[in-house]
Amino acid sequence: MVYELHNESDPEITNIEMDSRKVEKGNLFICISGENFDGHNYVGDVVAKGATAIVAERMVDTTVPVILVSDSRHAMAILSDEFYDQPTHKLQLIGVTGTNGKTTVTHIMDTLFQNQEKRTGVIGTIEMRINNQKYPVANTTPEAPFLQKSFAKMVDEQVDSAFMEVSSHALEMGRVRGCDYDIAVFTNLSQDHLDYHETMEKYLHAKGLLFSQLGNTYDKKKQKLAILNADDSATTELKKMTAAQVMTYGIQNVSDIMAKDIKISGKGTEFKLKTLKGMYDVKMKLVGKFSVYNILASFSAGIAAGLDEHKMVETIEHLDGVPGRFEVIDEGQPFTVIVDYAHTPDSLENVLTTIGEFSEGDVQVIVGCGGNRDRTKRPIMAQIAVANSDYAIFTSDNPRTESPEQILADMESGVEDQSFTSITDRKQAIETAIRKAKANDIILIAGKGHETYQIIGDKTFDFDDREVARQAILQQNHR
Ligand SMILES: CC(=O)N[C@H]1[C@@H](OP(=O)(O)OP(=O)(O)OC[C@H]2O[C@@H](n3ccc(=O)[nH]c3=O)[C@H](O)[C@@H]2O)O[C@H](CO)[C@@H](O)[C@@H]1O[C@H](C)C(=O)N[C@@H](C)C(=O)N[C@H](CCC(=O)O)C(=O)O
Ligand SMILES: Nc1ncnc2c1ncn2[C@@H]1O[C@H](COP(=O)(O)OP(=O)(O)OP(=O)(O)O)[C@@H](O)[C@H]1O
Ligand SMILES: N[C@H](CCC[C@H](N)C(=O)O)C(=O)O
Ligand SMILES: [Mg+2]
Repeated sequence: MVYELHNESDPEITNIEMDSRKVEKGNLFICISGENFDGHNYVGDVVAKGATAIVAERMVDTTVPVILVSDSRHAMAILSDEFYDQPTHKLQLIGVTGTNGKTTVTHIMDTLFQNQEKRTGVIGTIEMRINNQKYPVANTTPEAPFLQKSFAKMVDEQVDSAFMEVSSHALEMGRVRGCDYDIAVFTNLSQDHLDYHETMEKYLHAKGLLFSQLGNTYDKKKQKLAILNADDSATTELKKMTAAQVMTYGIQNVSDIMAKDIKISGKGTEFKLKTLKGMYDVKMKLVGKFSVYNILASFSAGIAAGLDEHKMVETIEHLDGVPGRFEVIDEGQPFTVIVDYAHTPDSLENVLTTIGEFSEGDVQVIVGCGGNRDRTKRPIMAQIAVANSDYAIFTSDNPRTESPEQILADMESGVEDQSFTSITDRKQAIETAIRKAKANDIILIAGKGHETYQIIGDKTFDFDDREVARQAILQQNHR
């Protein structure tokens, strides 16, 4: 990478930091010019705190060494990878991208690999885990300094395989540049994040970067592999973008790993799993066709990594769900309450269709849409909620700095009939649905899943759909 060095000297660097608020003595500070802040404005502050060198895109007034580059984020990814001695070359790295299912697939893989004596690491929406020890993360796919530091920790802790969610934002911003993926998995593509990517073509292009970054190697022992969903139309494009070998999975289209004869009930799913080696009868607690896709993606990665197929099938039979994904809240009440992280049109439709396949009573859905995110998905999600339920309550998700009422108005604009009500306060919305519920009804509380907070304005409040639902059930004595 081309750079220009000013104030030359050779200071010791203790860490790489991009946020002035976190700088400590001896750090290399990287100035990022973002949408809300410009890191170049904090150089005085960080040098006063002990930063010993600066990476910047324009000259800044300081006496410590300054490395001028044309793209700070690009430089940050390369420097982070080098600083931690290229940790991803020392473990098997599996990246998962797609609109829905990344968290679920990485968690399923983690269990499959651990049950075959592998030491594992996971990085994604819920947390980072290294051999089951949990650490908080700020983003689904963290920025390069945190990411590479985490991989270095995994290497220190003798992790064999790491599974990471790779978001389209991260790919577009180059957060994962330098990551040496062995396997890249694609779940699916449907509408989300058009506030950031603008069009579905650009969104697909961002996802495709994972597969072009996968590259190829002529070293047979290190063969790179793209695992693609044969039933998703984006796969045709992704195949063209990668030089790696391709393995496919699917239910409809002919693929390497297939599921057939799927039977879905409220208690779980049964299907036949066909691999190149054999056919297995699978019975699992996970519900819905989308869960079968998640199993196929995870199973394919297990095969690619040389796991035993019979043992994987056994593990799948005992798999519990992922927190906040189709999580059933059972306080002994005579109706079913499900908390799910569906926050895109496609995931909401999938979950509601799945519920529709086994519901005996009425289906109520409580749903909102996040603020400072894709506005165009709001009317679509509202329409899907109404079309696939007996009654819908629109409420706030994380409104962030947008007006909650405006978000609700955006949702309402997608619906013509009146089988919904809007209740801004999420707790009140959940309590209302639970009060209305009759025996055998199903209530779906969608959008926030595992989240234990709600962001309103610039404040974060404690809020957990699962707890709020539990309390509402107990208070209303529905037992
Ligand atoms: C669109 C997006 O992803 N933006 C991210 C991006 O923002 P940005 O480039 O505009 O940066 P900025 O906030 O203006 O700050 C610029 C620089 O000034 C620095 N700064 C800022 C303030 C200060 O006092 N001192 C200081 O040094 C910041 O650390 C940064 O280096 O870089 C920031 C620093 O890391 C992120 O906080 C911010 O994430 C925002 C908050 C966000 O909400 N991102 C979401 C959409 C996201 O990334 N989501 C994906 C997952 C989505 C999915 O799974 O579907 C994710 O991977 O999590
Ligand atoms: N394969 C799938 N296809 C469609 N919908 C799915 C699939 N898997 C899960 N879902 C739905 O999407 C929701 C989110 O699942 P998950 O958290 O695994 O996705 P994600 O891709 O990690 O999301 P995020 O982009 O927020 O990180 C689930 O609660 C479920 O409703
Ligand atoms: N990774 C997604 C999560 C959305 C979750 C939803 N609860 C919201 O806050 O919009 C995003 O950052 O868009
Ligand atoms: Mg996720």
